[in-house]
Amino acid sequence: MGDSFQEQQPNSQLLRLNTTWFQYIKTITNFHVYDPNSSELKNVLKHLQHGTISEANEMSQGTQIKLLLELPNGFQGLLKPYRVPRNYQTQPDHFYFSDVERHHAEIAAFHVDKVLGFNRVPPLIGRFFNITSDIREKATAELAKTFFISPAHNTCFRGHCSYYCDTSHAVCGKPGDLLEGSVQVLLPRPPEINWQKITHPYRRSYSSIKQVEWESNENFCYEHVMIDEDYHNRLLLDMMDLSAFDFLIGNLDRHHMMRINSLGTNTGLIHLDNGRSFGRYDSDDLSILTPIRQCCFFRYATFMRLYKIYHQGFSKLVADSLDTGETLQTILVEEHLEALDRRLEILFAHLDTCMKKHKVSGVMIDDGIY
Ligand SMILES: Nc1ncnc2c1ncn2[C@@H]1O[C@H](COP(=O)(O)OP(=O)(O)OP(=O)(O)O)[C@@H](O)[C@H]1O
Ligand SMILES: [Mn+2]
Repeated sequence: MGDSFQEQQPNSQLLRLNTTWFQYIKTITNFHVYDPNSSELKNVLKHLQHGTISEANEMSQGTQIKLLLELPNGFQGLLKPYRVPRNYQTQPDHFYFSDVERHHAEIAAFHVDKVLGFNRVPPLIGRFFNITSDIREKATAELAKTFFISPAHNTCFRGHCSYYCDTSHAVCGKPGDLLEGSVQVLLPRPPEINWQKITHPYRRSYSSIKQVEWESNENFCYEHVMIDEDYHNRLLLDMMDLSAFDFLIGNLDRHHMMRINSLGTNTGLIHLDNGRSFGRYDSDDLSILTPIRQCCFFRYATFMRLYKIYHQGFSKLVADSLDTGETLQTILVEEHLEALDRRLEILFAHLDTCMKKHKVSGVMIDDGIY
């Protein structure tokens, strides 16, 4: 058993203690954000999928539009709306930092993370809304002001944010009032609990002209990461897990790493914000594996799980997991599923190169964390 809110109850007066939501929160530990076999997970998913919305507000953090939904029994959900079709690929001339967020990528990333046995993406579902009765009629005054009817007679809203929040990028019912989106359970936030936001050492430049050091210095890990005491605990291996996860889902946008400090010093990363993954299926971005290639460390338990999943058929497990019986159109098109299998092989090849250089015992670390 790891550390959980059950024992700790940080700032417990602030948490909504007598709710179904808090029953779920108590299953979060320093190892995972849900217990995959628990009735509490089923309950969260049910609330996100079917819960009636009592209020819709804009989430103030972040660059693209997200809504904060008030749901029954203490639950809150984070809605990312449909923006592009399932087979849309990132425009070749667009940088990762102006790429659009995809709700289907959030849904797929939750399932990939779960199949991989990380259980570090907060529970998330896809559902249909009625943009008028579920959102407009429940909207706060600020959000309500941004609604309009498009020339095609669809109900739309614009919201306020720094990317894609103008009339030409509005979120519209298609057709009429029908809106699709992903909804993730909102975890407690400050002042209820403390989060730590760590700047990713392998963060990209977020500039069209600048390069960052890790892109040209192959000794970057030794010179900057390994000598940093903050990484002399589970964080280094968590970062390798994250690099593997991000490579498989094709996420170039991991600028920060987040963890819940209230769960103690041995707390794991939470795989938040995967909306820019699954941008391309016809190519694999090897630069996402740079932390693994340069540091040549990997968590043994993760490797063992990946190995097992490889033999069971990775993409098939993901497709089965995604097949939840809800009415949404298939989340990952065949090309994305094929990319998952192809990328898992590439990850193994990288680990193999590391092991040839540093021996198995120099790469695979058993830190007792699964
Ligand atoms: N499920 C969640 N529970 C609690 N807090 C969350 C959750 N999802 C997101 N947040 C908080 O909201 C912030 C913004 O969310 P997210 O990263 O998904 O949006 P974004 O528009 O991609 O933001 P950014 O531009 O910072 O990448 C996160 O950094 C985190 O602090
Ligand atoms: Mn983001």
